[in-house]
Amino acid sequence: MPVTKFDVEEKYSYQNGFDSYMESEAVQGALPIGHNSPQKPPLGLYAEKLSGTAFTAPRHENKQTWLYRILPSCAHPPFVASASSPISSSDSESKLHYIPNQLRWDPFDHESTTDFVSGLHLVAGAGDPTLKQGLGMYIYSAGQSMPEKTAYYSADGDLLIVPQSGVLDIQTEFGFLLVRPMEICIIPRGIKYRVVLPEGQEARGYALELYQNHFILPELGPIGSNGLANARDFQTPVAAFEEDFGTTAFDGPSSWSIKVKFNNSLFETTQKHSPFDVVAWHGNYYPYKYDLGRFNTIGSISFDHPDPSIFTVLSAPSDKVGTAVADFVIFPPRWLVGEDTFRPPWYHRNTMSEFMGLIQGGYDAKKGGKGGFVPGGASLHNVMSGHGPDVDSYEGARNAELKPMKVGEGSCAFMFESCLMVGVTDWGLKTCRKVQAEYNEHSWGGVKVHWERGTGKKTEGQ
Ligand SMILES: O=C(O)Cc1cc(O)ccc1O
Ligand SMILES: [Fe+2]
Repeated sequence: MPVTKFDVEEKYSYQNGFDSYMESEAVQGALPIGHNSPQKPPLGLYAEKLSGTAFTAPRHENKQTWLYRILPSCAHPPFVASASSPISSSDSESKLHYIPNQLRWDPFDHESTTDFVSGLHLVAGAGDPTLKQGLGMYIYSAGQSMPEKTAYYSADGDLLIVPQSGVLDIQTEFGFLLVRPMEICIIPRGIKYRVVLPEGQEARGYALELYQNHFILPELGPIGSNGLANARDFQTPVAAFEEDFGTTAFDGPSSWSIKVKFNNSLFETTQKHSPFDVVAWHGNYYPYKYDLGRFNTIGSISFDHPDPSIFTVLSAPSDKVGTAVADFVIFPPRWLVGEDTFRPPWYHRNTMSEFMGLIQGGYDAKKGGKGGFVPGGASLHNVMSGHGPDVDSYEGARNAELKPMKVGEGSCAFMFESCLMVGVTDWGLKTCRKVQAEYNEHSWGGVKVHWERGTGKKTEGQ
């Protein structure tokens, strides 16, 4: 059978809402009415359940989707260990080193020969996918589309993708997602996808894999019923399918290579039918995207710099209320009006760990330029590792005239904040060759003493 070609308008249609119960059918009548698994599902489809939580998870946390597809997912030969990828290649590359040092990376290299999967590099992580606890933090750098007739899924967790450069055209079992820099997307555990780079542009960005729970919108507390990321701005694909199969599951005309990441090792199999054969689906477990430009930023209109939790887009809770395994936090353009206030982030040591990246522009607490914090680079301030503005940012803000001021125009930094101590991989520490050896000295070596010794005299430089 020929592979279906997609109409562009239909291909990038979306349904709106966060954690809503949705349904979509690419062919009218493909969704059974009033049943999930009728004796013979409509149009000769197979019904397949995909669960994202235990069957017995409480109703408000329960996540599952019913897929109506041409052939069931189980119809493939056994997986074998895959030889060829940074995430699988060696225990040493993904071994985690727990160190208290502040780390900053120059922009990671664009790679021309990799695709989204072979260009995924684990930089830091915590916990263990086999226990469904913890997370992994990645840089991806892809110069190629994933080859035709290939698909990938991760059994380890939900992947939050933060593109920094290059558009990702993602074909999923649920339909298509076009994700540009300044947008993010989430591909939940188990869902198969293929990443195409339109017009062969290179793509680079950041990703966070969540081994436990799922992302939710943060509580709004006294903010009220709207604000930060609003539920209606999250977008989910509509069903889109290909017809590529034989008369039985194992005798199709083409060979599809399916890769899976399972406990951070890659396995692969070859099947004779397209995995993108879902004609209809209904449920609340699906991939989605969000445009960061729609974030409703809130801040202080009196004094003092608030905690960055006010910039939380999505949060993955731990079992302890208010404590996240991962918060995804952004620093969008905003007005600063605080009176008698040191406006950039204060100096601090946190019980949470903070991995930061920069999608575009600059960041108000760190200078850019060579050796600074620049788009495509990153930093890590681990549990209780002191950090804060570099000397120039501090002196600038200390002496600034406190007029209302817009900061971050054209910029967007972000943070993966976690309650877990994260380890850094050999790839992150050595192989990537981007660690800035002079980070501490350049940032804080020149921090001045302003102490006045109670003499009433001002110190030099004031
Ligand atoms: O370290 C950082 O730059 C991130 C950060 C920003 C902020 O406004 C307050 C605290 C914080 O950790
Ligand atoms: Fe911080």
